[in-house]
Amino acid sequence: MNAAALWQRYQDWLYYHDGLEVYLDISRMRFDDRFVEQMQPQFEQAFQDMADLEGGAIANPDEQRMVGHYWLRDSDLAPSEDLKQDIIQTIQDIERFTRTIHLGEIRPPQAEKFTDILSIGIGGSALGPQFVSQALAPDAPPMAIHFFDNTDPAGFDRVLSRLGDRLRSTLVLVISKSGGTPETRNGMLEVQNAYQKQGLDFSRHAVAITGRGSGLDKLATSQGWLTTFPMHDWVGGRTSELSAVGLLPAALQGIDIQAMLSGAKEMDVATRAATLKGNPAALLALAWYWAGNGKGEKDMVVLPYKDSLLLFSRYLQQLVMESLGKEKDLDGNVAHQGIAVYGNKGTTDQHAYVQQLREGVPNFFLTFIEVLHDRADHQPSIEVEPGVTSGDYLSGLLQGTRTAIYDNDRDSITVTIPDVTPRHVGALIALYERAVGLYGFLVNVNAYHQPGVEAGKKAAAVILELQHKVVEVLKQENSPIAIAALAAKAGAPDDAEAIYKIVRHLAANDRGITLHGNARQPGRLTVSL
Ligand SMILES: O=P(O)(O)OC[C@H]1O[C@H](O)[C@H](O)[C@@H](O)[C@@H]1O
Repeated sequence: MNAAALWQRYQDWLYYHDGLEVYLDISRMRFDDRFVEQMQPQFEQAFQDMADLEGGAIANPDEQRMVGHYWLRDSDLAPSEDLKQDIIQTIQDIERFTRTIHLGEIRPPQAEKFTDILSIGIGGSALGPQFVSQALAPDAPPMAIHFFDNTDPAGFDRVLSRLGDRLRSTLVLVISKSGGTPETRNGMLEVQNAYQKQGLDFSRHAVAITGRGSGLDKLATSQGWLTTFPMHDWVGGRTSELSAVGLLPAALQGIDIQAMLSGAKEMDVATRAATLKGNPAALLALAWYWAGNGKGEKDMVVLPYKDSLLLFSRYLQQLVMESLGKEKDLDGNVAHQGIAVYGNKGTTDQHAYVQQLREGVPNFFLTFIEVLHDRADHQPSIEVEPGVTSGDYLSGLLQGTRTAIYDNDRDSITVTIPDVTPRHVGALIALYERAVGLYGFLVNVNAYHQPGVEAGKKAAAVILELQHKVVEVLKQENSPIAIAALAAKAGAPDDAEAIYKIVRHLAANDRGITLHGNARQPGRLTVSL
């Protein structure tokens, strides 16, 4: 296609949202009109399915749940008055609680005010708050946020040591929809222990965000925590940023949550349109389908050219991959669906792996996220060369990369927003939530469950059970025992490798276990307690 034809294609396919001033350009995806025509009936069905979902249908059949994250920003859409009031009430409670914390009306027993937030959660209970904090937290926030998002003891120690004495003025948010995620439980127990060691009353610092009636909910009530905010069963973890999960940490950091909600609501209106060209989420889904042949054959590389959007790709990784990465389709047929997502930010990544994108294996499509205003405060920039600013470089390098990869037969999408504001971050979240939902309908998968995650959790539980058995066996032994014999005595003769790794880990952590022999020959090691 020559330059004039490409320019025309750009204009033909450009989507622009007047109110939000958001552009979506899919002109550099090489689909043709025939493809669009072919997809039309599938889109009509997907629009209908999406309308049913918003109307309260059981859109997550495995878990027999409604899927209602769209109601969070427009409670009038909630399928019952009770749900509507619940949504309104929760937002009011978040705002009221935030005010009382900021004013010091609710204060820690041993400090004037809460100064810091420690957010404990994982997956959907961490990624949204992390992304939003990086994107939107003011330079001098009323409270600084820290995260536990793993069960890594060294990670816990690092955060706790950075907090140091400020633990006494830290508000701890324990976030878990199920209220039973081990990593989050472990983080909570570790931090409780840290409070105890400093002679502080953890319950006067703790807030739970969790499903009503969950184990965490009960614990918070029984221990008299400051308060609890609900996580509704009709909101999935990866679409929970605009529920209490994301709104409470954001509000506490001084981020305008009403603007986030209204940006998402505006985008929801746009992505509800039942016409392909008038619906930016449908255009994204169309482009993804084209790129990967409806089977995820190409990876989605997400490159925001803005430091504050660094965590967007990480956030999208869960939203897209946990939603779409499914073994079976909704009819029970093996489908192995999904789209792999990765990326960090431009131009930084141009000096890392863009070499491969330009010239190497063509197994991806790019999504550029462009921000029109160079500086958040819209202040003028100095010239780094005559007539050129550093922002001109950022913009030029984005355009240059887009052209260079296109010229080498690599496709790209460009999303352009005017600024990284709460309203636009809300809109971006809503845009991708809807695109994932529509794409899920197009490829006929349940985008709202995650059965595959359970397998890893079950396997981990088996290892911990094996650890108990191994330690019991070792307690009975008077002399060092070979790994194979240990496995047999533990009733797990086929698990020698797992047992070797268990005892090696216990030995490394001074848990009373000693390994004898040559580390190069694990099969010949003996173990004693
Ligand atoms: O919020 P929680 O119940 O603790 O869940 C946290 C995360 O854990 C899981 O294993 C799921 O795969 C995620 O979708 C979820 O966001």
